[in-house]
Amino acid sequence: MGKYIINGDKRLVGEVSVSGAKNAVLPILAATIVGGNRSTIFNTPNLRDVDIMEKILLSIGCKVERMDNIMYVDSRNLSSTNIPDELVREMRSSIILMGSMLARCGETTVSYPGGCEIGPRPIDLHLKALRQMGAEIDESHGFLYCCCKELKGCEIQLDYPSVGATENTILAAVRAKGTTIIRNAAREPEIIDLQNYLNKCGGKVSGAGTSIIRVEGVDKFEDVEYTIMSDRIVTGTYMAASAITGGEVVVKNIETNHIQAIVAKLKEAGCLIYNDNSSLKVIGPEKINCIEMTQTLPYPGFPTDMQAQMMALLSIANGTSIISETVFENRFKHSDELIRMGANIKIIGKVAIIKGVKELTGAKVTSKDLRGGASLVLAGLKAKGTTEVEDIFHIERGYEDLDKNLRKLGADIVKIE
Ligand SMILES: CC(=O)N[C@H]1[C@@H](OP(=O)(O)OP(=O)(O)OC[C@H]2O[C@@H](n3ccc(=O)[nH]c3=O)[C@H](O)[C@@H]2O)O[C@H](CO)[C@@H](O)[C@@H]1O
Ligand SMILES: C=C(OP(=O)(O)O)C(=O)O
Repeated sequence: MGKYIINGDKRLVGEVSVSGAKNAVLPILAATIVGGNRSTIFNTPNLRDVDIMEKILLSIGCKVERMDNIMYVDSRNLSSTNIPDELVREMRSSIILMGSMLARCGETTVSYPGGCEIGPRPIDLHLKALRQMGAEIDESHGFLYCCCKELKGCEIQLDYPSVGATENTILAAVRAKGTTIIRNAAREPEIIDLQNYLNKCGGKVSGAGTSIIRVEGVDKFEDVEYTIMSDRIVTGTYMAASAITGGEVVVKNIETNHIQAIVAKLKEAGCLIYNDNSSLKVIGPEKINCIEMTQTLPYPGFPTDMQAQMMALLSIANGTSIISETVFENRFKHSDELIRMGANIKIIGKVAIIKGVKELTGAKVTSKDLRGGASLVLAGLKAKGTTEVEDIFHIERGYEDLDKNLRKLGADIVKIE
């Protein structure tokens, strides 16, 4: 299962380079099957989720080759329309294959991803949009049987700016007959990356990054080379690592525009932040300032994927902070583990009240989900004594070489397989 052992209380200093974004590469890998073309994807992060997506692509007949951070996918010949149940269960975002399989093959069977560690994650908005475009979807015994004679472009008003539903709809619309307009679309930067990939293949997508996206269906897709954007949540996590340890870390290979909400909160917490176009330096304060309110919101608000890391940071602040989680229903499982390390946190519904403590102490803790796991690593970097973070397979879903990178910055962290 794997664990990290961290001897904390070490100031992090140095430079770290950020990998490609998990949440950009996954939909783009799903998109590689839409056009029956060949894609060479650069800056692909080496992550557990990418391994699972690779297995899915292989299982439906794609040819896949990987070398370092380059992934080559040839989707000209597919041999199956079933997405294997055991792989869908391992990675919730495999649900975005529904749109691309319908676009490419006119049918697919996917199992229902169900809930997970961060609370229920329904897919009603995905299904509603695909049905509006002409898909017939039968749900039975945990499986979704999807087919369509033809997908037709239409006007789709999303009830909530869901990232996955926006991506699924774009993927279905890119080969549909006519034009699709998605209103109240999610505005996350990863959706711009998906648009850019599709357009490089010959797709006609515009408006990503705004709440109205327009997709004109096309027939012909070209072979493509594409470079994945850098990961804004990994960026934020290294920034928080510098902040919590009172360190001085330069985070390189980043997109400054994507992390402004994180920069603003870390400045409120007392960090000094200097940036140029593709890197920034974070100098952590001697004592973290408490923050009256951090509310997670869809982009460009403060990302829910940074909420747990922020909680670790505020657990040692000079007063009481409040975090309100508005995106997911139950994304505070890390708080119990932080409490084991000496944090003083109370959860009331979707609100966390964090009374800053003088110091955290090392303990045996378990990561329950990806970002919650990252928050425990951050706490362990600051804590006095030894912290063991168990079940790090969650963390490895989204962080490439986390232990190695932290060691280079001076952390005492080892991974036990
Ligand atoms: C692979 C990927 O990109 N994952 C990200 C994506 O997840 P994901 O795409 O799953 O997140 P969504 O934006 O869809 O979910 C946001 C909220 O909408 C709700 N909802 C969503 C779809 C639906 O059909 N019905 C519904 O009610 C969800 O339960 C949740 O409460 O965006 C989240 C929000 O920024 C991030 O935390 C995840 O890291
Ligand atoms: C929740 C996350 O991812 P996923 O949607 O893949 O579970 C995340 O990246 O924090």
